[in-house]
Amino acid sequence: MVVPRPLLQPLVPRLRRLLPGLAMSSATGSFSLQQPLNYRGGARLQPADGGQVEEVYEPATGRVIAKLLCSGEKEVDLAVQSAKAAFKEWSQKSGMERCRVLLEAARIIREQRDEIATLETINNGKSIFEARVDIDISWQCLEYYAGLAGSLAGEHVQLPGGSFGYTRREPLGVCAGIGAWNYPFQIACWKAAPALACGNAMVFKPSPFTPISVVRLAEIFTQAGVPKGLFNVVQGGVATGQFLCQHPDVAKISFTGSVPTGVKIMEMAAKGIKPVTLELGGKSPLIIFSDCSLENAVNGALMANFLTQGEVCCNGTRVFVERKILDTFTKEVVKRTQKIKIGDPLLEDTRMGALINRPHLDRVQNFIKQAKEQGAQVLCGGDLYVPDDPKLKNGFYMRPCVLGNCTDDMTCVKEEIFGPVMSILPFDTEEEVVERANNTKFGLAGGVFTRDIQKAHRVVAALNAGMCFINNYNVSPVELPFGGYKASGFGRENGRAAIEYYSQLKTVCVEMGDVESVF
Ligand SMILES: NC(=O)C1=CN([C@@H]2O[C@H](COP(=O)(O)OP(=O)(O)OC[C@H]3O[C@@H](n4cnc5c(N)ncnc54)[C@H](O)[C@@H]3O)[C@@H](O)[C@H]2O)C=CC1
Ligand SMILES: C[N+](C)(C)CCCC(=O)O
Repeated sequence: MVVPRPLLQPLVPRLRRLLPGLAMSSATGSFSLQQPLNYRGGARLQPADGGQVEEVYEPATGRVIAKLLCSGEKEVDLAVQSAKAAFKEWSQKSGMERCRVLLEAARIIREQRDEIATLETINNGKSIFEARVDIDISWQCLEYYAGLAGSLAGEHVQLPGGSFGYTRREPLGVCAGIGAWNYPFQIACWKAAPALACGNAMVFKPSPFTPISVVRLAEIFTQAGVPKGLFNVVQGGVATGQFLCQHPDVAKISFTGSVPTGVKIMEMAAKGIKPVTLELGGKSPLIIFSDCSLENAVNGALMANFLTQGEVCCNGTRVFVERKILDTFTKEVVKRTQKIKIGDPLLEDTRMGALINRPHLDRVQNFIKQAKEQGAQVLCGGDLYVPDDPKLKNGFYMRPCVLGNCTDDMTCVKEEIFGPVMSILPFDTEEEVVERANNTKFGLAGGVFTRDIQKAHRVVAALNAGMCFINNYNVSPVELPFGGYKASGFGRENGRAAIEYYSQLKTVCVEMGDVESVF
């Protein structure tokens, strides 16, 4: 497979301008990064302490593209102090002043869309096609909260005798953002945009697997005019994350990641009485009724399972299909899945790139092995994929997999796989499918395909899930709140709802008469 040079070449000089001093081009297999990955006080720098080294990979080739220095307690403290100082200035600005800066950040992201998407693809392994969509959602998120910043307000309440009260919506202070590796730039924007719009500062820790693009976001914020130190990046894994959560000057933690880590975050937050937002895992149901548009339902099932190599928390991986259309639906889904173009994620026509790393690929492979042992039938894919291009030979590829003959008690149906694996489950009645769909510890998302509007609304109303789709799946307008029920977490990102989670309400009670003391 040959990289079409004309397609990629125009990006190279612009990427060099963005990341000066790098020996890089944007072609797969050629990127490397020597620059520091921490960001504090408005500049990239090496951490003041810590220093444990992690290798950062390009999933498409399996190459090491950067070395990550993990931040220690001192560096985390410096980042928090830097944020605290910037908070003093930022929190005093009016909503409209914050709006202008956030709009400028959105504009810069839009301008640099292709470069940022390229960085995301190189570090995450997802196709450039998808990465561009992620970057679009990211700047839209900033625009959306920029728009809200100017209208954040409290209320005025009249009390007896001319007295009155009013409420003020105030920021929390320094917020910690901790991200997963599947949507590195987008996750950072989903947290930073509402946080900054409300007047907070942020210290963000990305996943050590995908540390690169969020530093670009930090640079863009500075360029757009946020006070230096308002948005800082600390790099590292578990220990760095713990220092951040336990820091006494961190007022709130917003976390995206796995359920077990979510539990630990909540424990740490409990000790400091800190509010948390938890965006955790899922095993969401997608219900296909026989009266659906089959073509839309098949498209929906692919959207629900195979974006970002299936590494999506809200994926509808339990696909319940009404028995009447099971065979037709399955045949079509398998046919379409087999046609998904896998390979070099920087090629324009690639639709599935590489999984995040070797251990994760092995984990997904093990789920498929176990599914077979438990009686599921591999209808397509599931095996490793080795691209023809020699430079991609050590990449972490697999073919997207559809499992038939599944039952609700199988591990592949119960546990989050976080890979391109769809399980198909037949059902007969609405009542039965709703009960089975809800029979999970998770509750992130759910979907239904039907032409019967009453049934569609009845079913989503009965689903125990925070984000439900009717006749589509995995679209993410930033205007709509996103978040889970049950073990999938709580708090909301996006939409007006997120404002609640990045601000606090102060009530001011004003006496216009004399004090009538009871003493
Ligand atoms: N609901 C949502 O919006 C999303 C949920 N996820 C979930 O995330 C998981 C995959 O992401 P991973 O990065 O593997 O999750 P993870 O839980 O291992 O790590 C997430 C982040 O937490 C940090 N971390 C790990 N242990 C920590 C600790 N004790 N204290 C503080 N920070 C700590 C990691 O370094 C990373 O930045 C999946 O389960 C997936 O469902 C992923 C994306 C979106
Ligand atoms: C953008 N979307 C809806 C496909 C996924 C967002 C949640 C995640 O970070 O996994």
